[in-house]
Amino acid sequence: MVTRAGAATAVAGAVVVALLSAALALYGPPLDAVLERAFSLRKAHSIKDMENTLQLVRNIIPPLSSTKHKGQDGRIGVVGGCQEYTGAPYFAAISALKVGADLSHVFCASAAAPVIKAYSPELIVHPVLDSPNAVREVEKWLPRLHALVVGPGLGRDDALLRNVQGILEASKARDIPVVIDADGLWLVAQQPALIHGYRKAVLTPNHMEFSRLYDAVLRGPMDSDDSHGSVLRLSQALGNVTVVQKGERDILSNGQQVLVCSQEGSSRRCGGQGDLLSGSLGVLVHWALLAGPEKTNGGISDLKLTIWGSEIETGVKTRAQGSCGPQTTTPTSPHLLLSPSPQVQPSPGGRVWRLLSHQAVQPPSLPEARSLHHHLRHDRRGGGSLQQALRNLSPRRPEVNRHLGRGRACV
Ligand SMILES: NC(=O)C1=CN([C@@H]2O[C@H](COP(=O)(O)OP(=O)(O)OC[C@H]3O[C@@H](n4cnc5c(N)ncnc54)[C@H](OP(=O)(O)O)[C@@H]3O)[C@@H](O)[C@H]2O)[C@@H](O)CC1
Ligand SMILES: Nc1ncnc2c1ncn2[C@@H]1O[C@H](COP(=O)(O)OP(=O)(O)OP(=O)(O)O)[C@@H](O)[C@H]1O
Ligand SMILES: [Mg+2]
Repeated sequence: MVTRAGAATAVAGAVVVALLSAALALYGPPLDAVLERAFSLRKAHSIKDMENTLQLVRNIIPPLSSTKHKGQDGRIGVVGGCQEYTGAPYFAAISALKVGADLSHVFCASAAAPVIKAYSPELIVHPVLDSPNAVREVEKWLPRLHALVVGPGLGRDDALLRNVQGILEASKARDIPVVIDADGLWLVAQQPALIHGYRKAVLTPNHMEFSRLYDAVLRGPMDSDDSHGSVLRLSQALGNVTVVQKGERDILSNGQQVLVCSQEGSSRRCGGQGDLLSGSLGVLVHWALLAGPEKTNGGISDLKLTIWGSEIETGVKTRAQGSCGPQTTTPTSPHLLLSPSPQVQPSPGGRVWRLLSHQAVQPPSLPEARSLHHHLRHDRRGGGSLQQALRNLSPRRPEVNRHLGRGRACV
């Protein structure tokens, strides 16, 4: 059971809250108000928008069933955690569980292990990252993992970074999707070849990490007047890996297309919000790849669009191309951001719902979140039991309602 304090800090529930609030909005007018208040949207999304959007997300959420066994719906590994930083790997790993993974592992330095273990019994913590056989120790687990999140709280110790380099090599050899964040990006800036062309890599730099990476890879400062082009160019220079530049507007590119998410999130700028994102993304990337294009009307990009919630900018003015126009290319290989499938035309300027809200709100405790998540997965028709589940929850957790109403962070 996640302690109250743990739940308070582990605001990964924001993703569950975001998913549920969107779902709630589909189930009847009284809930619109909750949604509108909760996410302080400049304009309430049309129910239709969200229905389409949410349906795409629902399509990738693996249905709960009594025939499944433990771990089948997601086993995520977080590589990070050192003497200084123990919170970041915790935030990332607990986010993966709250979004819906079955198991969450943390591979960290020995000094960080007892601390992270103390945060939550839910996490399987391996104190191996600073051991001489670190790569072999982690490699033993790779066949059991569906995705890795590399970097939260990693720090910049050379020996650790060398071990992580070996872990990334071993993960690529097994075609495991990797989300690379924080000091994992420090490593990539030192050795871009490490992930060059690996289409199952998603990089999630913040403002600072992006400019460092851009400088290291493109040998020069980024053009702050052309943020879309900068993200596109960095992705192309890294062999079309998916790059997500986090910021007031999240800008995503796979080197062919640029997506922008300007949906309002939490106005707090506290430590850990990027960690929540990377952990959540670890699960969702696995589910998206598992679901495949047939579950997302033919294009994973629609799904990425959905998961991330963004509007497609139909053209990107870049120096290289000197033009602005729809970037429609036939996807050459399965990678995370496919161009929109022909039958699903992007609605220029049409905003789709960001389900990965960064609202740090007091989430329900883990079991409660799980049961709510259960309803989301099961409740494909009416929201009755989902609403009931939420109502059951809120009297015990008035703060959930309050924060839903205010969309405020409480970290
Ligand atoms: N509880 C834990 O264990 C946590 C651990 N964490 C771990 O910490 C490690 C380092 O991560 P990080 O993000 O603190 O360092 P980094 O990104 O190099 O920034 C350094 C400097 O860049 C600047 N700067 C940053 N953003 C900016 C912006 N938007 N716009 C402009 N400037 C900006 C800013 O400089 P300043 O404001 O001081 O001028 C900042 O001081 C990493 O492993 C991570 O996982 C964190 O996840 C948090 C929770
Ligand atoms: N200036 C901003 N205004 C609004 N939202 C922002 C802003 N900056 C970042 N965000 C949102 O917060 C999320 C986390 O971004 P942030 O820059 O805090 O990551 P980070 O620095 O890696 O966090 P962490 O402290 O976990 O390492 C982003 O996905 C983005 O949507
Ligand atoms: Mg970060």
